[in-house]
Amino acid sequence: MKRGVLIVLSGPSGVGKGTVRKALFEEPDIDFQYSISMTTRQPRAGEVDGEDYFFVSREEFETEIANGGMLEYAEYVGNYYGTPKRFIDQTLAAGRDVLLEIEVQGALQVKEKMPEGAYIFLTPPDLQALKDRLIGRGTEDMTVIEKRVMTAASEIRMMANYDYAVINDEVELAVRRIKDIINVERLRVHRVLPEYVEMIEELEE
Ligand SMILES: Nc1nc2c(ncn2[C@@H]2O[C@H](COP(=O)(O)OP(=O)(O)O)[C@@H](O)[C@H]2O)c(=O)[nH]1
Ligand SMILES: Nc1ncnc2c1ncn2[C@@H]1O[C@H](COP(=O)(O)OP(=O)(O)O)[C@@H](O)[C@H]1O
Repeated sequence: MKRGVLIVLSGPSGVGKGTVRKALFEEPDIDFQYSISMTTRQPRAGEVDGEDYFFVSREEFETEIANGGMLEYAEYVGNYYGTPKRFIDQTLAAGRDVLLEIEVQGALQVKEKMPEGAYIFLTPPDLQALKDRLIGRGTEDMTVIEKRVMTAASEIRMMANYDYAVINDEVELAVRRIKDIINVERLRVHRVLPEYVEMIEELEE
């Protein structure tokens, strides 16, 4: 049975991960799943529980961690963010590809456990553009924005641990680059060969 491809989209807060991921899933030919994260942060205006995030309390999140229910998690600017494990395991085992949109600490935890995934780092054209976007989004006050820009600078150094770097200059261009990466990743020999080995073994039985 073909195993799905784990696709991790990461990068500094404010670079446009959410925007690019939403645009990606609006494409007509998308045939992979999105991993909904769990967080303790409060929902923003327009965010829907069970769609944008599973919004939970710190106690609930820590219980999930204690029960081994998280594939990865991180504390980011005072809140927990994490990937529920069960959905990922079930989706990949069913041969479906799944995309995670997570920050860099979590992405590196996943890479430790699942190095066969495709790790994509979304990067801004430059740091000023990142700051402008965070200000433009208007979801944080300047103190938090300054914190996030400082975090972003150190996060950009982590690009070295990823397989691909996609510049988010224009959302449409970033979407096209990510789709190209996913199509190429599906052709990697280590993903295709096992199916043929299975066929040959069945023939030899
Ligand atoms: N490690 C980890 N990070 C996550 C997860 N979900 C979201 N994040 C990241 O947490 C950071 C903050 O997310 P959010 O509060 O939605 O702010 P925004 O990404 O700046 O809009 C972003 O970098 C997200 O990519 C997750 O499941 N695990
Ligand atoms: N290519 C882009 N050019 C200009 N602004 C962008 C671009 N991509 C995203 N943005 C804006 O930048 C802000 C941060 O985007 P968002 O998707 O919330 O980032 P992230 O999820 O990485 O924190 C939003 O206001 C969004 O509209």
